Amino acid sequence: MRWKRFVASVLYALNGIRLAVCHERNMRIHLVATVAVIVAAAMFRISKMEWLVLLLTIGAVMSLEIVNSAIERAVDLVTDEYRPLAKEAKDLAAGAVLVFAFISVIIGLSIFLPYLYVFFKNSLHFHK
Ligand SMILES: Nc1ncnc2c1ncn2[C@@H]1O[C@H](COP(=O)(O)OP(=O)(O)OP(=O)(O)O)[C@@H](O)[C@H]1O
Repeated sequence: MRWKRFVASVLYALNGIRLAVCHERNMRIHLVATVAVIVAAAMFRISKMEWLVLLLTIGAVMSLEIVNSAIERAVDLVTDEYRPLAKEAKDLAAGAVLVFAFISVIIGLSIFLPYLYVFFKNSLHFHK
């Protein structure tokens, strides 16, 4: 049945997320950073548009990390010997994650720096 195949494919995808969280150190780092960013966003009451940009960024970083892990496994499946093409495939995939991680830092700073500025300015006024 069609819906059974759909449910099975969702379960396989969830297993992929579980694998990434359980076996990939970088994925766990992303998760911790995500929790910190969501707590900060809720504290500062960022705007709806900022939430959307933030969620898009978080989703993109995590998705890229999962694809990177998939490429690493596919390469390891093909060879466990040193191969220049294997190195290129893994380095390219890691490069894709790094590009977006760098962009996400810029996005995070652009969203949070103005709030941090106001927060510290107000707390300085409060202590005067
Ligand atoms: N079969 C291979 N042939 C050539 N170079 C490889 C091969 N496997 C890995 N490498 C090189 O070693 C690096 C580290 O590979 P590894 O498989 O440990 O993944 P990783 O980048 O450390 O990922 P993670 O930290 O998420 O496990 C790769 O980025 C690549 O440059």
